[in-house]
Amino acid sequence: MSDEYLVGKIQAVFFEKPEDYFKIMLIKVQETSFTWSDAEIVVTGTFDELDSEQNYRFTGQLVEHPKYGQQFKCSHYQVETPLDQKALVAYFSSEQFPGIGKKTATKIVDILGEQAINLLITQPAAVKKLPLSTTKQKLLLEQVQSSYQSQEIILQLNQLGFGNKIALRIYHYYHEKTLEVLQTNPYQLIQDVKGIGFRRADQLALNFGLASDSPQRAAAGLLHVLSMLTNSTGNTYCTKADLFNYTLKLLNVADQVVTTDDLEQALKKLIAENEIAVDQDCYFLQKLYENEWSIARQLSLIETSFQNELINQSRVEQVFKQIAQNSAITYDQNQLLAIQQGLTHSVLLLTGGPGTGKTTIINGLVNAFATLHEYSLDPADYEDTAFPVVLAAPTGRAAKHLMESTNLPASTIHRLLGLTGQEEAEPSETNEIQGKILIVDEVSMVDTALFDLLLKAIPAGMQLVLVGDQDQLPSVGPGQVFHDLIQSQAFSTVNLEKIYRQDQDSTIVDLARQINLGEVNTKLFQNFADRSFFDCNANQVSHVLQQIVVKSRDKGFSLNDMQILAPMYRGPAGIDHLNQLMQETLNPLTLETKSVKFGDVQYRIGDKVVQLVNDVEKNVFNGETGIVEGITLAKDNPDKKQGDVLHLDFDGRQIAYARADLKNISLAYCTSIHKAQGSEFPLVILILVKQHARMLKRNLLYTAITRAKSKLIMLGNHEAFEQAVRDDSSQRQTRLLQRIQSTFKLAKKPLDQIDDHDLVLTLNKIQTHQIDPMIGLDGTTPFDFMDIN
Ligand SMILES: Nc1ncnc2c1ncn2[C@@H]1O[C@H](COP(=O)(O)OP(=O)(O)OP(=O)(O)O)[C@@H](O)[C@H]1O
Repeated sequence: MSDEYLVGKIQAVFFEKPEDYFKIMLIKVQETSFTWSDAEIVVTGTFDELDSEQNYRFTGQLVEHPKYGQQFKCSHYQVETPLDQKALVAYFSSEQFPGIGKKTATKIVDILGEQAINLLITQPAAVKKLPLSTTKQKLLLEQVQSSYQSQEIILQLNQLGFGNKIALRIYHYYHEKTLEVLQTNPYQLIQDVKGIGFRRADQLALNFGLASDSPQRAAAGLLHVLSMLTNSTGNTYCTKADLFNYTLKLLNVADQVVTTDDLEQALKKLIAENEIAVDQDCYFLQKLYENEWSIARQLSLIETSFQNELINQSRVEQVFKQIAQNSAITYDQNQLLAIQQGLTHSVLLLTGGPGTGKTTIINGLVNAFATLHEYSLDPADYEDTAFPVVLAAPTGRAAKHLMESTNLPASTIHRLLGLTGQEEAEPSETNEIQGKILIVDEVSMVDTALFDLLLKAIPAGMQLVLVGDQDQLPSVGPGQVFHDLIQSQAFSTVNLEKIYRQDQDSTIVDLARQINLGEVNTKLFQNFADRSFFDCNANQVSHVLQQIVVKSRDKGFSLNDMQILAPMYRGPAGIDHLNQLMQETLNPLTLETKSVKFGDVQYRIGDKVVQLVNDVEKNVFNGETGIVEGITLAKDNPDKKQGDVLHLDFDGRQIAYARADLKNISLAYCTSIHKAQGSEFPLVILILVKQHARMLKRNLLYTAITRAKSKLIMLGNHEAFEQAVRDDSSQRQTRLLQRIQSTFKLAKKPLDQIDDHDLVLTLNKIQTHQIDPMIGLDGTTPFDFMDIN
């Protein structure tokens, strides 16, 4: 059957499924190749964002829908090119071309003729004939090209299997060079276009007939493996043996086409092109390598730019005594030390387990800092100037906790830096932070890349206090920044050890301490008033868990009060299965239940959900949990573009999630331990079974149980819990410690004691990355120390 077409404008979008671009639209008919007597027609298919002002030509078939009658099923579409003089004038004077009125549009058509559009695409220089400013000429060309030239290329990308969204991204990156890049080096797409991974690019390359042992393929394989390894292990580098082994496995699926020699050649080139950095047997993605050096350098700059001599030491003593005397709390020695060091040092690292007083000390320090410098702590006094105390945390929940416990403004690190968390590429610069002291809580969750960005945003002279629990899980992204900073011994560090708990009967903190010491004994499995253990295997977990949650609910624990935690997603004791089970148990489907299906999940009113990414616009951040309070189905929604809408409650904030937003949430009856970092719950139910073996590490167990504020229920195998207590092998491989040590060693040495070897070694590492090596050595150049001949 040959294709039919119709031309028309969009009247309404009845339904859309943004995840695969599917739309059902009502089109006002202008012209058809088939018999059609109505003024409108329903068109279905996959479409990108369409312009309601624009005429489109839809190509496809007229089909009979069993329920809705005749519809047009569109296979491809394009902007309808205006061909006669009148239509062309209307086109050039439309809203698409701001600043061009009817008069100018007529001139354009007079000069370029009825082939104006074609001419502008095929011979862009023709634009110079027009009596327009260069800016307007440029705008006109861009608009015409993006409307017409792009269609042709996008159509070809569609035929290669790319969805419209990715096809548009590819086109917007390469423009008219798109097809050339695809044919000569499709691997380039991996780096340039978000959403294209090695497998997709490799498939394209093979389709275009590129050799399996081509240098581009070897290079792309190495970069892919290095990125996968660092992201999956959390290490910032890997060894050459690992890099080569995994890359050979990736590239030689069927035959042994790629050799170690090929990889050696490709690696050499990647190092020369600054894609991979090497230090002894450590191979880094260039970005991470630079992040580590940059962190060391920024910290050194913070240290050297801090003018300690401006702090009046006797006044510090005075304030200090005043704070100690007037406080409702009698601070212990370590706590007092933390406040004192926070006042007088450029950088303070404050670590401690749950209940050791970290929040208390943040409060004490903020007050002491304000008293010492005579700052008001009323934000209303700072209409024209920046508030001196900047509080931040990596998650929304931790930021909220900070705000509530200090009664001062606090934000996520992303918001502080003006990031959305969904940037296409990692930004190299951000907003500069304004203020006098920056206090960051839950620092163990901050990864190498984000920490580097944060430090780059700190102005000279600002003091920095980093607060966290060094025994918790490290960040999701590569690195273990807080751990490395503490290990470096380059900064003033206070470890709060004494536990203060209002509830004297709590045994959870004792348990955390026991786990941290690696003690495995029967106490782990004993039952106490605030914790209990249920011995069961993976297949028994569902049954036991159902009983526990029902009892807990009957005892008054709300969905927000109790949180089930597990380390992995798959299997009978995995997060996915437990979420389904808990939904059936705690929020079963009834005849009246409204629900919205998205992927494998049928969301219902009353469900507990978790946000999966940072969304600055909605002010909801990765890891925040909410409850579905209402549902507006698409058929009842006057705004057809939104489709179904879920109304979520995040701790008292009501936020609407249209269909397009649902990819950013999932059920949250059970979440991963990583997702729960930075949050605490009255009741934690923790599941560890032997099948989770790969994940069972001490810091994972420690992080999980310290999420419990008052009650802890553990279920699973004894062996699984014991393995977790014993396995302290979770240390990540990074070079941040060495970077800090060598940078600081150089900065602190008196000039006459710096030997060439030291300097050359450090400079070699730093110089290549435009990092100023003259930390603390103002007025001198590296060459002053080098005997260059
Ligand atoms: N020196 C002290 N004397 C008496 N009580 C204290 C002292 N320090 C802290 N506390 C109390 O101990 C409890 C826990 O303190 P805080 O919340 O500051 O600890 P934290 O380390 O931030 O804990 P978490 O990580 O669990 O939030 C609070 O009720 C606090 O008032």
